[in-house]
Amino acid sequence: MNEPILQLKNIVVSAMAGQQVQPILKQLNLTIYAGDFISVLGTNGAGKTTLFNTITGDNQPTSGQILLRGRDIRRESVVQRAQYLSRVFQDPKMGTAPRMTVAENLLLAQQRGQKRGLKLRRLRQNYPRFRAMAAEIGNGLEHHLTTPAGALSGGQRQALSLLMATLTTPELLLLDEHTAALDPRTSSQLMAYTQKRIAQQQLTCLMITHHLADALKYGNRLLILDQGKIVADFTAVAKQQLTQAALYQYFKTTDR
Ligand SMILES: Nc1ncnc2c1ncn2[C@@H]1O[C@H](COP(=O)(O)OP(=O)(O)OP(=O)(O)O)[C@@H](O)[C@H]1O
Repeated sequence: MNEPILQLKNIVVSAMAGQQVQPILKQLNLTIYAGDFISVLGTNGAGKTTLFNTITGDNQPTSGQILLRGRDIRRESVVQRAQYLSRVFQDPKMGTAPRMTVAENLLLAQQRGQKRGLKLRRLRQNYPRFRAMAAEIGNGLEHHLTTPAGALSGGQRQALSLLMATLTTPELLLLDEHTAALDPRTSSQLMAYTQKRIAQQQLTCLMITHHLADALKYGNRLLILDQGKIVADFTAVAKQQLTQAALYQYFKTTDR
């Protein structure tokens, strides 16, 4: 069997709701294996973002264990975990420095964990490589290496965020509805590139999405989160039998 990359064991996360402590993740257990590409579906408020925040260290569990390749990382800070975890957010404004050019953003991402500094010579040396990588996306990003990231289209900016998140191979890539703000065509294009990049870099990935079709089409596993618990974990084989109508039932039955 594949090596477990991340294990969440009996994770409980709580938050204050008025005067009361409310559990958000309830004794959640999840093992993610090397090479898994897992879609995460769930109703609004099911706990998907809280799950990601718990992995990145933005949320502290009240109990449970978080093991990365068997090492307990619960005491590691958000900054420490950012050395080996990458996250792409829904909002194209997050994840890239708007005043820096595309090439400068890429160079910074490439130097993750190393001494920083944007030397012009190093930037120029990397242009051909950055241009070739950007050209693989298929949305014209390769023509904008000297454009400030803030001036890119939403689709180009999300693609840049994804490229930056995967330049140095992370232990785990967290995609947090990374196509949700894009039009249908741009969203499909980015999903196709996402799959290609994951295969190319042999990444392990957890992807939150509300697109049932994407959850069915991409990845080897599909999780459904409901009220702080994983209520379904479909393997690649089980996924092949699934339909959008069958998945939709999970949303119907959990309407509150
Ligand atoms: N810091 C907090 N304080 C209080 N309640 C919180 C906090 N963070 C999350 N919650 C609550 O926990 C529940 C789960 O929130 P979460 O954002 O994880 O859901 P989600 O599945 O990501 O939803 P969506 O699909 O809408 O993004 C919600 O009821 C939310 O209001």
